[in-house]
Amino acid sequence: MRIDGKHYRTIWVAEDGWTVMILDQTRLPHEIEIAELRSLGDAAEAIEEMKVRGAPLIGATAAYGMCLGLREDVTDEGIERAYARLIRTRPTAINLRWALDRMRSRLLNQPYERRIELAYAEAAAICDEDVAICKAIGDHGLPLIRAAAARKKPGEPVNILTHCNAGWLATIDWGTATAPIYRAQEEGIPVHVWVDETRPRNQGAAITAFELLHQEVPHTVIADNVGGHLMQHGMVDLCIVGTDRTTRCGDVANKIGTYLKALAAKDNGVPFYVALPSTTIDWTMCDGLAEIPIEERGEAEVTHMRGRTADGRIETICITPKGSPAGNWGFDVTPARLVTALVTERGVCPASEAGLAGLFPERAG
Ligand SMILES: CSC[C@H]1O[C@H](OP(=O)(O)O)[C@H](O)[C@@H]1O
Repeated sequence: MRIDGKHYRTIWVAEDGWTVMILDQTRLPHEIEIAELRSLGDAAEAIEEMKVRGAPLIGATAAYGMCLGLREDVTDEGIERAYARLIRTRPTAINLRWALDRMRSRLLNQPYERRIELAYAEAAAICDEDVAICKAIGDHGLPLIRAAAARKKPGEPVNILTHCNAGWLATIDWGTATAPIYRAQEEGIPVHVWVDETRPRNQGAAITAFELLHQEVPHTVIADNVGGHLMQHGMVDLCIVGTDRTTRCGDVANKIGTYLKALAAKDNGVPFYVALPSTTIDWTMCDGLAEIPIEERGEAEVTHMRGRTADGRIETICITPKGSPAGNWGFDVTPARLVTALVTERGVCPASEAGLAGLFPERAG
């Protein structure tokens, strides 16, 4: 997508054919910083520190991390070492394991002298496929927004609530939850997005708002606790969020707070959609609440906030009393019963085992 008129993907290989370039998302929205990843450690730390985040982008970064790891050790042991380092970066997004499994199976049994070239080609393929998948999610989600628009007065925008960032900065391009929004914009359907700030890392306030501003999509940043009130007052026509791992039965792990929005949506009859690529479906799991690992991150993400002062300095400040402990669960699980439908690259389906099996019969059973 575009920043100041220049098209960016979120991750790419430099002209040297080795260095992996990323937009450092910890610097957004006040600084646009491109960071270089030149080692397995750089890639792993970029995921752990959330310089890159979002399930598909985590997977793509891990794929390129495998490339960088091979430059250090092209043997089978090198592949396993890279796999072991990268798989432990973040536990919830299933794309991480999916991408590493794909890279490992592509590379083992290949001659050493071809492995680096093959690895970069496979990582690039993962990225190119993600762009096409997210565009398709947009195409399949578009009719949902168009139907909501048909229920509005002419010219009135469709009010869409989203949580966290499931935009192009969570993927390679287009995004998942934002793809239908960008497609509606392209079709001239008036939209307005309620952007949950999404404490504690503020992916909504810092990243989704940044994206929508640069894509010229009308939006309003709101505190996380506002969404239910808006839904009670008919100010939300639909919710659309992303996911880090959805089970084959339609249970959805997503950024902490998603479950609460789904409850409010259910209570107010607001459609609640989850946009996801099939790479984010964990076909080995059914009961998300019991089985999906929920990442717990450091207290400082809750007790401190980073921002820009009035005179332009970037500062981090403490917002809690010194000595007050903080809990920081990164995700929650929305049961399938609260999800109106899943929007995938193959179409829209109920959040159920039968629904997903209908779209992905090759994965069923
Ligand atoms: C399209 S995946 C987006 C998904 O990832 C985010 O989590 P994080 O920013 O911690 O990587 C959030 O759950 C988004 O919905």
